[in-house]
Amino acid sequence: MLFKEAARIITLVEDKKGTVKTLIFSSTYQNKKQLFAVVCGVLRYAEIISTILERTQLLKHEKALRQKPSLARVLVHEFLFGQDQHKHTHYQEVIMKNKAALTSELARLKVAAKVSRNEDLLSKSSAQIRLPRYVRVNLLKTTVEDVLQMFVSEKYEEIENVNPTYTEYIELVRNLQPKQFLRDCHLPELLVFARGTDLHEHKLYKSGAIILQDKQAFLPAYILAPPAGSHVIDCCAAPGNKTTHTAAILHNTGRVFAFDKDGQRLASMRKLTQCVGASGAIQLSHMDFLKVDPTSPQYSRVTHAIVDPSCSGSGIVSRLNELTSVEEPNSKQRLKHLANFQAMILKHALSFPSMQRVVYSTCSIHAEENEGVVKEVEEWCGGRYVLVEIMPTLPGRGEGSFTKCVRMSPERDLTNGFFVACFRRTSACGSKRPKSTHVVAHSDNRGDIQRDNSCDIQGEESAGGHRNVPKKRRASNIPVNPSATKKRKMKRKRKRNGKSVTAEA
Ligand SMILES: C[S@@+](CC[C@H](N)C(=O)[O-])C[C@H]1O[C@@H](n2cnc3c(N)ncnc32)[C@H](O)[C@@H]1O
Repeated sequence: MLFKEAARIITLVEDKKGTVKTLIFSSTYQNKKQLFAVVCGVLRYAEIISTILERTQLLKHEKALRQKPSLARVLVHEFLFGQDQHKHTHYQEVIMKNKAALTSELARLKVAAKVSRNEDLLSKSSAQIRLPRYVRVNLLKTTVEDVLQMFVSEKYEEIENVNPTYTEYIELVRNLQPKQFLRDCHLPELLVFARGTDLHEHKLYKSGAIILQDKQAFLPAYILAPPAGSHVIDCCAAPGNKTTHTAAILHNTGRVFAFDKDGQRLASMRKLTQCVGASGAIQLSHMDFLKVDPTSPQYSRVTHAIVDPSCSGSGIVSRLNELTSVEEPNSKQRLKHLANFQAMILKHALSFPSMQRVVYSTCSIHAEENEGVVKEVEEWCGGRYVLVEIMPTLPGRGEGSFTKCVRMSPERDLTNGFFVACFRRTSACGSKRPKSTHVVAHSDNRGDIQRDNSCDIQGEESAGGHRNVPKKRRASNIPVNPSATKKRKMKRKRKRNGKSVTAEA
């Protein structure tokens, strides 16, 4: 049943009928983790398995597999690279009959590639799937010290990491052995374990005390650094990694308004926020962020925003990404479409009357979705927001003149490919200051973040409307929020007619 189900899912994925995750999620096969491991394994080794099938002519010789190429690939993968679980299936005979041919073709491939391990046969990009295991300590539930103590009591060894340079730090991470870990050089609550460390069954993970996510996912909230008590929006929030991290930085003070237009993703986000103890400060809304009215009174204190919109995902280190995407490949047309959408979301976030600081991120490597969007939005801002130089000690900078932004890469930073930019409001904006004093969320003795929240204007106050909207936006034909514009027009018309209007979200 496992192999047949894995084969069915692989066929559907390759026919672009769904992604690995959604298909496994909707499968009736109970052990999803086991199914996921088999499907991903086959997709990872897809090219090598195809070569071996071609050379051994297995599909031609074996009648039982002739009409079942996906099943054949699953079986070959299981025999050569997996757990060899055929022993318990009726396919064992077919595999055993071809055992010699299969193993000798694999050996030939390794000799030709001058490698001794199966893994080294994988192309550079697919081998890089194996990033270190990043573990964020959830400060809403526990402390870093308690988590360290627990791991040490389980015979994990902490590697000393005292003020290393970035290159030294990366080397330490690269050389981590099983059961070793170190503290991340940026985020104080982030621990880094050797690649392949699986903590999904660990009680700290199950209780929500630790969160397993790649490092780049934690950068936006870390860079945003909202002071305690802030009101923050997360424009495209599900499945909620950045929202819950923001709530942890705020220590559940203030408010995080989280929007997502995908109901299913929002439902799993709801579970996550409860599991990690962050639901108190988070208000989830199932809606298109572009339809949120920035002038609604409930958002009048929103000073910070995370903008992490849908993107091409081209930075995610996995061949699975190409194989599992139901979208068309990253054509110029698609990138243009994505960039337009991303710019609209970012502009909309910048339109909130009291906004001070906005972090924009993508897991894309394409300049169109990164520097291209930032350039367009910076011009649109007309000086009312400027880019903040973030994490200056990181070597990966934005392309061209966008060196204030950060680019993370698997080779250099041992993370997925990622882009982050941070905008702050300038004195030209005439807005409110955040009410609470700025509390630095993380101490960073390397001076790695310029927490430049200094919007020095105190004077001009505006609760919204055009006074607060960048000039260029007025001239722009981009429909930043068509429904809000319509409402404002109606409001003005009704005022003229002497009727009162209540603002709504
Ligand atoms: C890259 S994911 C966000 C990941 C999330 N920030 C996290 O860290 O867990 C992009 C999300 O944007 C949502 N989305 C796309 N268009 C949207 C829109 N117009 N309004 C709100 N959410 C949107 C998608 O449903 C998807 O969940």
